[in-house]
Amino acid sequence: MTDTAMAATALGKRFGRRWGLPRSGEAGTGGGWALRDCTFRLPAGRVCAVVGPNGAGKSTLLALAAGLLAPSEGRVTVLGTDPASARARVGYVAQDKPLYPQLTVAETLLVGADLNPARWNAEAAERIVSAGDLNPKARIRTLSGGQRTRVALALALAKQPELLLLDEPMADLDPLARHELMGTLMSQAAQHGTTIVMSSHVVAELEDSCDHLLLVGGGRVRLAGEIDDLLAAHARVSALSEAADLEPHTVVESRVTGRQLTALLRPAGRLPDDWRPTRPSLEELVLAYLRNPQAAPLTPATSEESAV
Ligand SMILES: Nc1ncnc2c1ncn2[C@@H]1O[C@H](COP(=O)(O)OP(=O)(O)OP(=O)(O)O)[C@@H](O)[C@H]1O
Repeated sequence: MTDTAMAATALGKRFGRRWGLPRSGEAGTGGGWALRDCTFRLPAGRVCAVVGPNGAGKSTLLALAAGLLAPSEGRVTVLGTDPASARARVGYVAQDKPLYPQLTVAETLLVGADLNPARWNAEAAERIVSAGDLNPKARIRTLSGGQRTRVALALALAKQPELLLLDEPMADLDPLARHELMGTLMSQAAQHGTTIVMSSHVVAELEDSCDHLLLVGGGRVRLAGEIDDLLAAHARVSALSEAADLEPHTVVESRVTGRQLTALLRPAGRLPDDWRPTRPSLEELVLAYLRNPQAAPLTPATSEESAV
């Protein structure tokens, strides 16, 4: 047992020159790097959101942790070992939810049971499938995108993994299904101490369910840490623009409207009371970093540097 579910050190993934060029205006560290120089540690038993713009490297990071891709540089460990050795203890649901289209729902669950004889929880799988009113005799190819997601999540959860890697699991679910399956995931995490790492674009939904955040942009980790710590490290301020000197604080975003200056910053010391500092919401924090790709990152690595 280790208290670290996942750790990356200077982790990088470069795709071939032909295919690895970033899409314009999106991610890209140049030269085909999908992910570069990522260092972070995710404690066990936490629910971690991986957020970032399209092409940021989220899927690449999850596939590296699942052992489906090999790093080009650096290292990732999961559950205290390398991803290939941890595979039986890890559940992974890829963005496109690959399943065998010719099999029925019931046959798909049987294959899951066959592949994971020691850990399979048939009752959990059936409960998730029947909560979606899926006919066990329906073939996978006849299911909607959201119904396939439900089957993929049933497979991943029934495996009773110690670490669950989910690539945009909620993207094609209706709001009720999203709510119900999010509840199932959270109770799995609470009851069994499962670590969940989940990429998502729906940041507003993550604040209540996630403890930890990784914000990836341009192939690099820009924010990493417990959500409470990250929120506490930032403030939203509002001040008269001529009176406000934002030095020496780290400004993530600032805007002047008339004589009023509003900003989201990382305070370096006490802020004047008349700036009316408030704690940002997770959505405000993430949006500010997404709108400002040049803002200085805040990760355990950068905290250590600034402490030196
Ligand atoms: N198999 C691949 N071959 C070549 N380039 C790839 C491959 N997979 C991803 N990339 C590139 O790596 C970068 C990161 O892609 P990735 O899919 O990890 O991003 P993402 O954050 O998951 O994006 P999205 O939110 O759109 O799903 C992109 O520039 C992408 O074009």
